[in-house]
Amino acid sequence: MNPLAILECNNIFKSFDISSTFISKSKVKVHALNGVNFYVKRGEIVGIVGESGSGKTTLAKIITNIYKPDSGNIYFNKKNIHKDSESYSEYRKNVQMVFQDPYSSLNPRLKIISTLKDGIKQYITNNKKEIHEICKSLIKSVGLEEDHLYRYPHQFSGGQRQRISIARALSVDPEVIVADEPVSALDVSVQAQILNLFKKLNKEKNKTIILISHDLAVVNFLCHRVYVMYKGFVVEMAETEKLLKNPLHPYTYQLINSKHLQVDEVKNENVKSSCPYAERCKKYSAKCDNEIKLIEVGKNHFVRCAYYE
Ligand SMILES: Nc1ncnc2c1ncn2[C@@H]1O[C@H](COP(=O)(O)OP(=O)(O)OP(=O)(O)O)[C@@H](O)[C@H]1O
Repeated sequence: MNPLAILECNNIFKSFDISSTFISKSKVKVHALNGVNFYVKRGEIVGIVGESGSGKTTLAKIITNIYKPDSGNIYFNKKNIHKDSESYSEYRKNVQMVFQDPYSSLNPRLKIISTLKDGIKQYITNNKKEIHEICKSLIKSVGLEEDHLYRYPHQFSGGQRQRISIARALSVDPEVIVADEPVSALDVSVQAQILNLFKKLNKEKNKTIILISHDLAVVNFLCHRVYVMYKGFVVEMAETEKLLKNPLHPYTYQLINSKHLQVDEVKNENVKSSCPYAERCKKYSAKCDNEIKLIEVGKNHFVRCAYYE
C-alpha cells in the first residue's frame, strides 16, 4: 500500500457478460479491468486517461462502489471498505461522484434545494436551519446565487447544472470527488469555468479529485499525476509533466501524438504569452483576469484561451 494514499484500489478485476450475437443466448466475457492498481493522495488531482473502451468509467464506478469488482480490494484511509460497516460508511460519505451528463444526472422533479438536502440530512445534520444555511453556502461555493436553490433543473444551462451536480457531491463534505468526463458535454467556454471550479476546490478546500477524461489538454490543466489505461490495464502512471514530456509506453506516446499535443506550449500556464491570438482577441482583454481559462489544442496544433473568438 502507498503510505500517503487516501484511496487505493488493489488488483481490481471486472468483467461483464454480454450476448455474443443478437439472437444467441451464449455469453462472452468483456474484461473491462485486468488487475488495476490505483491510488490517490490526499489533496491530489489525479487523471485517468485512455481511449474509448479502455476501462476508465468502469474504474470510476468501482472506486465509487457503483460496480462491485470481481476481485480486488478498495482501501479508504488505509481501511478495507468492506471490512466493517463503519469503514464502509466512512468511505460512502467521503467519496462522491460527479457524472458526465449534467442533463440527466439531476432529478427533474426536485427543486435544487431538495436535491442538496438529501445528503446533508443523511450525513451532516437534521436541524432545518443548519441544513438551509449549508445549502446557501454550497450554492454560493459553486458560483450560483441563493435564489437558484428554489428552481428546477430545467431552468438552468448545462454549465449551471454541472455546478449544481458538483454542489450535490460537496453537500456531504467528501474528501474525494470522482468526476467522470465532467466537461465533455459542455461548450468550451463553460468547460473552462467548471475546470477552474475543480481547481479552486482543490486549492482552497483541499479536495482530492479523480478526473476521468479522454482529453489530455484538460488533464494537463488540472492533474498532478496521470494514469494511462489501455484495454483494461494501467499501462503507465507518472506526474503529468513527466508523462507528457517523456512518455514511456508506446500507447501513451501514441495518445499524446494523436491529440497533437505540444507539450511545451501546453505546460506554459501563462495564456497571454502562449495564446497566439491574444493581441487580436476582443473578448480576451474584457474577460481575462489573468487566471488561466481552458487551454485547447486545436487542429492547427496551437494553444489558445477559451475566450478567444
Ligand atoms: N455495463 C456494462 N455491460 C457490458 N459491458 C460493459 C459495461 N460497462 C462497460 N462495459 C465494457 O467494458 C469495457 C470498458 O468500458 P468503459 O465504459 O469502462 O470504458 P471507457 O474507457 O470509460 O470508455 P468511454 O471513454 O467510451 O466512456 C468496454 O469494452 C465496454 O463495452
